[in-house]
Amino acid sequence: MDAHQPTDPGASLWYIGNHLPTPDLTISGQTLEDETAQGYDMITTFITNTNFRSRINQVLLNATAEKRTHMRIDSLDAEEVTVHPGDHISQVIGFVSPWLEFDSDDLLVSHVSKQALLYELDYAGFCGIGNVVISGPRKKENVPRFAQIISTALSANGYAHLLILLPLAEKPSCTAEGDEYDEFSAWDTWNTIRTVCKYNPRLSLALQIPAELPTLHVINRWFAEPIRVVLLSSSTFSPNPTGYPALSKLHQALLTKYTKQRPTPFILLSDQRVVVNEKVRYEPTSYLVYIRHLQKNQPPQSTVERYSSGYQDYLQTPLQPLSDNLESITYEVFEKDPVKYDQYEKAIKLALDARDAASSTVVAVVGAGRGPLVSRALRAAQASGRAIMLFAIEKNPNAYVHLLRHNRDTWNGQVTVIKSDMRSWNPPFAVDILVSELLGSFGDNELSPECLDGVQRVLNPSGGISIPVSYSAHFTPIMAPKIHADISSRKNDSEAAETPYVVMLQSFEMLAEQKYIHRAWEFTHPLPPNVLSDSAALGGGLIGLGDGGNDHNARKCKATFKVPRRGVVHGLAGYFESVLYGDVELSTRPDTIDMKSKDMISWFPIFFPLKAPLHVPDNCELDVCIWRQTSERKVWYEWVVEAFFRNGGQRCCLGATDLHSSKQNGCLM
Ligand SMILES: C[S@@+](CC[C@H](N)C(=O)[O-])C[C@H]1O[C@@H](n2cnc3c(N)ncnc32)[C@H](O)[C@@H]1O
Repeated sequence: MDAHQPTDPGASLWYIGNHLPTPDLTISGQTLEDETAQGYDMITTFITNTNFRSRINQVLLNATAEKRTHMRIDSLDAEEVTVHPGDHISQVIGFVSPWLEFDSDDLLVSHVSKQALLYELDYAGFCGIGNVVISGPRKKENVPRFAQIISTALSANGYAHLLILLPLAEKPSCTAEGDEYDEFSAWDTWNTIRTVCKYNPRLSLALQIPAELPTLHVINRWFAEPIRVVLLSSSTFSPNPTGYPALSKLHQALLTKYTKQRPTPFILLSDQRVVVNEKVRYEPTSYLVYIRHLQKNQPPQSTVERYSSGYQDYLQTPLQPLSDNLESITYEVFEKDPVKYDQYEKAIKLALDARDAASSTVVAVVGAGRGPLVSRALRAAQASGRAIMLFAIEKNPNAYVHLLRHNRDTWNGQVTVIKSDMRSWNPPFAVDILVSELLGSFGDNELSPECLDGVQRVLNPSGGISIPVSYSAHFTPIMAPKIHADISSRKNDSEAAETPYVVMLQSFEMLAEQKYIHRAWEFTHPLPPNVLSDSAALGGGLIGLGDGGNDHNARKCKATFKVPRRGVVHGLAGYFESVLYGDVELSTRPDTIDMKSKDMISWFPIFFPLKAPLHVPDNCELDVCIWRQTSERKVWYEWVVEAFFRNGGQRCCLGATDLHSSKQNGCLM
């Protein structure tokens, strides 16, 4: 069970700006007021005007040969800027002069342009502009140089987000002579820039949406990336039957999806005065009116979206309810998900229905928390018309107090509440149905196997059952650059890149063909007694509480994933499935959750990071090995990823990661 806590801003926040590419317009509080009066939230501006451009041109014209690489230019003066600090600044998006060719092959041009760029960024930072857009590289060959200058700019400027303006997909006509068109080439450019800039969290994207959309693979690829601005020019719109501008269904779906990202990208409308399609009826705000109309008519959020709002891509350390005592607020969060409890109630009822109606059934909820499964067991008993003797076992002394009060006030004393570690509980009767919910985002990562092994000796040897009957762990390699950037920024935490995280994955892409997810391993309960070590089975020395081996709970898995399109592996996404009883199941796998436990929100996925991202080419294979390691006192995971390509019949290794090990996890004491 995860500890996430929802905070729900709920409504979809769209900030729409007017992108006026007029270099000589000076932005003031009044300009912004005029824009907001029309219905815009933001305004854009170039940071400098044509005076600055004229000066730079003059410098370049007058430069002598010997000054080509060490020429210094003066900083900005008052007549060269279009923007000044003020209350309006938080609603301003800055644009670096698009004529600056700092990635030029001409050394003088690039040297002077780089200085000009740094002056513009420095001044934008001084004014308090939080987002500055920089046009992407002009030529493919210059991408590394462009990236190197952006990296310098990021270190020189400590505040603003730098947004690289790139097209969602380059047009086939932009391909250099002799080169084949490649639909991922714009993404390749971005990938190089952010890799050179070491995933700096202040580096994001301004994505220009074209009129003609590329394949779904390309569109989906960008969902994984940190888009901060979406640019829609008038040419992206076409006239609706009344002649007003509208977006195609595909564009609408794309906008809906991009605006679900957190933070929500700003939408900038540009070239609205350019008549690109004579059939479109031009009115100054007709594009804005249309986008506002779309905003109002967004589909309502799903249960999962509502619940996870604010938690997208937010990393949390998995709970360890065995070694830590949870707080009431954490239990309260669990209890908000009716689906999980409904499934448990169904499973308990099914198990009771299968029992002899004439005799009483001993039911124990082990790890009862604040008691929701106890309430569901009572309801299931009533619904099935079976008499039960009910025990609630909890080792958290504070939750125990809560259970006692609950028993007095709501359960009419029907429950025997015991404060004990389940592994050392000695009941007066053999238990027929043992109910537990000790599942983590990877199934076994909250040490359910060890706890249930320790308590299974209380089960009736003839026909005693465990709910859940079984659970399995599942994983798939993913590209998740935002999460990688977050983990890489945790410089003071040497374990950060080897810790599994619970995270509501949003900006990510499954790299495997057809989003294949591999089932790694399974645990079933109760175990045949001969599998447990003698002492554990007899209750003399319990796993984690002294003797009792735990080798039987070690697992390993090796899986091969076919990866059709190039990308970067940042880690593994992990999920679980569980059979509670009969056909009643739980699942967090995106491909089976709707069938098995629709709208269940109790668990976010788990993420096993890679310390260094692994770049992979088109049509490669990834071998992933993952181990559940055990000792008498601890449980932890280890994982390795290897990339291969096929050369004829040969499988050639492209590279492998280090062995990753989540050493600090899973204390059994
Ligand atoms: C994930 S919570 C589930 C709580 C509750 N059953 C629910 O569904 O809301 C797991 C509970 O098991 C308890 N627990 C974990 N290991 C235990 C153990 N070995 N013995 C007794 N209780 C344990 C924890 O304190 C926690 O209250």
